[in-house]
Amino acid sequence: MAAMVFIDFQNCFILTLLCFLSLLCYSLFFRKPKNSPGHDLPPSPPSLPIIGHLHLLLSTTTHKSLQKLSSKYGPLLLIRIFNAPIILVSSASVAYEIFKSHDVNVSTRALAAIDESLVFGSYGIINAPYGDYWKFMKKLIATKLLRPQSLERSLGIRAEEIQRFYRSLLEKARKNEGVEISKEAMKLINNTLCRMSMGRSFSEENGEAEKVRGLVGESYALTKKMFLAALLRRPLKKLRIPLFKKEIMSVSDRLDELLERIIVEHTEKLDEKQQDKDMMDVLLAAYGDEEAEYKITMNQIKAFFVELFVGATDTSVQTTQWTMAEILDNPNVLERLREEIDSAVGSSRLIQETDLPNLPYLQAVVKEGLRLHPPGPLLVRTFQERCEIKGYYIPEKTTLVINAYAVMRDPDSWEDPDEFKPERFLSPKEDEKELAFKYLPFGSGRRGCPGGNLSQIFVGTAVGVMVQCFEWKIEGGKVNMEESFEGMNLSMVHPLKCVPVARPQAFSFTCNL
Ligand code: HEM
Repeated sequence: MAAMVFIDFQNCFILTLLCFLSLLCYSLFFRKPKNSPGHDLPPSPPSLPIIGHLHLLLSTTTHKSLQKLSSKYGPLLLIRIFNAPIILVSSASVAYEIFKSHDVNVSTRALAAIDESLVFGSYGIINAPYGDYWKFMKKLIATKLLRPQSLERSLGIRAEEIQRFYRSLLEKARKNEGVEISKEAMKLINNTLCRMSMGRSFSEENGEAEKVRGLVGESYALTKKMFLAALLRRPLKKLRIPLFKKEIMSVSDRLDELLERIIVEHTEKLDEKQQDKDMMDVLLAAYGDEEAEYKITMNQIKAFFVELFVGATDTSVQTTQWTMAEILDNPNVLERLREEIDSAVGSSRLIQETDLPNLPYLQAVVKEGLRLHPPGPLLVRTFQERCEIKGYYIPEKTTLVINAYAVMRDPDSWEDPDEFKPERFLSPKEDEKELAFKYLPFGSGRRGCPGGNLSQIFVGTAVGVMVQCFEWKIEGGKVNMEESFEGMNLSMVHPLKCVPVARPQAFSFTCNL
């Protein structure tokens, strides 16, 4: 009898525990956000039971799935991943209202997936809340890397690297060998950015460069997992489950090891360098300075460089690849571009970045490449406080996703939105003010990309050299524009591979170098 009572008690206890756990899981993951009177949430399109709209996020073309959803249900929607709500914006007019009236409120991105990760964790600038650390870093990036005087100082580095890029392509042309445009552009841009920010590039000889490129690739592959882990972090925290922690930390630890070596190298030489300090020198000096305006930590320094390798390089690489793909797919654009370069630069020297202001069509071609193929098609932020947008109530701490891809292909804002027409940026109709909120490849507001000018230089000169010096035989005969958004940036499913054929004047440039 005593045994039966005990069993009943045990069953009862297990049943209660199961009920409690089910309730907890329901409230954490499955319960839909409720409207309260006078607080109408934006409309929510039909979703799948339990997972909500997770299937759209996991698609290889999330930006297009979300674009399709918004063209059917509207430009301001509430979607959800399990129980985590997301406000999805897909038109210029809603984006305009957000950046004009709520910019500070959305000036924080999201929670990091794993705080201690150097890849998009809590130490870096990408996920830094809008506060002192972010302001300190933003000022430093602007003054040491991106303002006109700093760009003037690093002009020599970029000139050397673009010449190296040209020589490498010429070598391939001589051997009649094919090149993968993104790989050549990656070497060019990664070396240039590393030399500009930390005084040296990664060595090709001892495999260091390859290792960095591999780690950067691994980081991209983790992007969607990181987004999901960040989105579900709050509910999962209660269950003490950090999603994908092992995978994320494995990449972070290997990047840490690599940076540790570079930091030791820099620290040893710090006292010798009186002038020409790069960003690494300035950050290390701030680290050692008790009186520094902001007391930076070693992990913040490392995370900054990781985000620079991962975030700033591939965006420019993908833009170079997409822009070249569009040029080769549109022979009339290629012809007009070549005419402009030949007439402004001549046939006796290689194009330089100082030529760019005299090449308006080339600038328009790069802008149009970015409009059709923004490397970061989805801009992610968080509403810190509750607010009202277009008459709808947005609760605090809700994730905001602006589909920049959809905004830049919105037929209400763009004529022939899916066509590659660089001329649209030459028209006086497209004045800067009007463009500000419908042209979003660099995001917008306080947290918009500060690297727009530098990336125009990278892409403009790389594309300029490829058009000025070579004809291109496309492998497979035709460009395949299929898109993939599996990693961090919008890339080509079939990377652009071509054989360069040197134009007659290209050979004479070697004598000038
Ligand atoms: C074609 C090249 C590039 C594209 C398309 C691009 C795009 C973007 C986008 C979409 C964002 C998020 C903006 C937002 O949330 O509103 C961003 C942020 C950022 N980008 Fe870029 N980027 C490029 C190149 C660069 C370069 C070359 C640098 C630096 C040298 C850079 C540094 C940054 C930084 C530091 C942030 C974070 C800003 C913050 O949180 O305040 N980017 N970029």
